[in-house]
Amino acid sequence: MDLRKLLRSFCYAWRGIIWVIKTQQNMRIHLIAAVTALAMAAWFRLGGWELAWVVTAVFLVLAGESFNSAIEAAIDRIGPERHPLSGAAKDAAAGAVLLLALHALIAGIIIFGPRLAGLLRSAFTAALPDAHCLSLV
Ligand SMILES: Nc1ncnc2c1ncn2[C@@H]1O[C@H](COP(=O)(O)OP(=O)(O)OP(=O)(O)O)[C@@H](O)[C@H]1O
Repeated sequence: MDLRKLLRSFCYAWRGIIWVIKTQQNMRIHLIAAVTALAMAAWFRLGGWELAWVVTAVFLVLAGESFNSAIEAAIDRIGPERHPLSGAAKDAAAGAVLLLALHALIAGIIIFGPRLAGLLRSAFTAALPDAHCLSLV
């Protein structure tokens, strides 16, 4: 096994990730969302399948955005002229990221939704001791 070649491949991959972060605003937004989701996972002490779902959703979105940027760059490299197929390829790549982001949103709602609701409920009842009456309404 050529260890230097393997190391070089990691360097290229890392350089690619840095390039996407530097050039793509959407990637930076995804990164903020990813850090938030992982911080919430730590805060709620998620484990097992729930943690696996959150981590998977986060990395799928980041990888999807990276692929999207690669497709955009390759199409822009072909030339500045507009072509329906170039447009369709960019739209399809953007659509893939949207689908992955929707998946992450749905997973987030399923996993964090009940916990956030519980947190809000206890904060509400702590602030207003008689607030439990509202749940009877
Ligand atoms: N060469 C092209 N030929 C035809 N349509 C294109 C072409 N380039 C872009 N488009 C259309 O314009 C849309 C936006 O393209 P653009 O390259 O600006 O991507 P973007 O999502 O705004 O990303 P970024 O701002 O990072 O470049 C594409 O989704 C596509 O519909």
